[in-house]
Amino acid sequence: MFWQSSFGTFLLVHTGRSKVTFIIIASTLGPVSFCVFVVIVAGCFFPKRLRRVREKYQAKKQQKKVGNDMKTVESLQFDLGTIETATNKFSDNNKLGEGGFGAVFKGTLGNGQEIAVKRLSKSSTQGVQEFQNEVVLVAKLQHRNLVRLLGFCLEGEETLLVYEYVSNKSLDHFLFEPTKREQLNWLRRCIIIGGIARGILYLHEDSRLRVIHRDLKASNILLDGDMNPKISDFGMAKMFGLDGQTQGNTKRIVGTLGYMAPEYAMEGLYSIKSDVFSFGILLLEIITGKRNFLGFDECVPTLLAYAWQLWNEGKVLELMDPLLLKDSCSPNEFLRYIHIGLLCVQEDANNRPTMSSVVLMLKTETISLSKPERPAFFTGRSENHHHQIGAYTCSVNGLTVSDDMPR
Ligand SMILES: Nc1ncnc2c1ncn2[C@@H]1O[C@H](COP(=O)(O)OP(=O)(O)OP(=O)(O)O)[C@@H](O)[C@H]1O
Repeated sequence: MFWQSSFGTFLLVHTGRSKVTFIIIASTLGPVSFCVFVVIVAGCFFPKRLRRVREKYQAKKQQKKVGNDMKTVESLQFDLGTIETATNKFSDNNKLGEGGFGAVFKGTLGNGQEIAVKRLSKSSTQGVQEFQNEVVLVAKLQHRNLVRLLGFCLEGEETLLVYEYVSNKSLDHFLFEPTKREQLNWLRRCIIIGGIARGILYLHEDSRLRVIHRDLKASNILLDGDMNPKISDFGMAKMFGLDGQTQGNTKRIVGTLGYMAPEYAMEGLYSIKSDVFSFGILLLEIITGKRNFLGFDECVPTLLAYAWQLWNEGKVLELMDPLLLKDSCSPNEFLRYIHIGLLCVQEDANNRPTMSSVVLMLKTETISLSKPERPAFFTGRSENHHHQIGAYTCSVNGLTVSDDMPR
């Protein structure tokens, strides 16, 4: 206890041996310098006691943190009745679509709020694990370019995730349908690309956790009422916040052919640079309006291979989406975007830029870009659209692939 008087600062220390035994230390120092002095002296004379006090303080802090996290999970819990009412008992009319983990339903809560409920399929043996990843991760992640997780429900047979409803469907609905693609002028496409890049940057570097998405693709980019992009589907993302690990090797490949970095598809190696690869493919698809995998011939089996060929021939402008020709897209801007895309898909992951560099490159036209090295090609296309990649069999119709998950 401190007592400051006109004679200086006094510290009364209870020694702990008796209720009435105090040491009185007086000082003419100011209170702050005096505290520093006392801590140093205490550290020299009572090191064990000081360590115990520090340990107690740290344990209390940790307990509080765990408590808060539990509270977050509890407060995210929805009861099944509420969800059933909101979705008309998961009626077909409310069904928005079906992904690898199960169907997604539109719902409206009692207060009028619109939601999207992902109903994890009952046959999905891995569902609970993915579910837990998603709840813990997404609940903590909040960014304007990420689909927000509002809650979850675990009741009986049901495992449900409740998301904010994003009204304009996914990017692939617009991008790969010529009539709808018309709505995406050059400026809108730049806004979408920039938003996706910032969303990934947040996952990689700016959030409390460090998250690698691992399944970035056009169908996992949802568009809100103003056509702003929101990245969805973090079920496959790993949480790295606790152990600081930022890359790994997994036997469990979760990703989509055409978007997967080769080191991930072939060896199960993933890192933030595998997300950068997928972003590069997405960027190329957005500005050309073409899918990476489908619609190319045997000589140039992918959009990526085609882009690289045209880049080297100095004819890459041929790749511009014809719908952009009558738009305000300048050839130089288009070339710059292709250039950034090619930097992201380089074969050697170390050569690929980080997402913070990508964001900078996208918004600063004056930054000079390095020469892209050869991209990673994946060309094992066959008639039935099935590929053998290392130990994993994958399908190539835009579906997600995995060696042990129902997809
Ligand atoms: N938050 C949401 N708001 C509105 N629609 C959504 C939302 N989440 C998903 N959807 C819709 O539900 C459909 C299925 O989504 P889901 O994420 O389960 O699968 P996917 O992304 O198409 O495939 P995959 O599971 O292979 O990634 C999507 O086409 C999307 O249009």
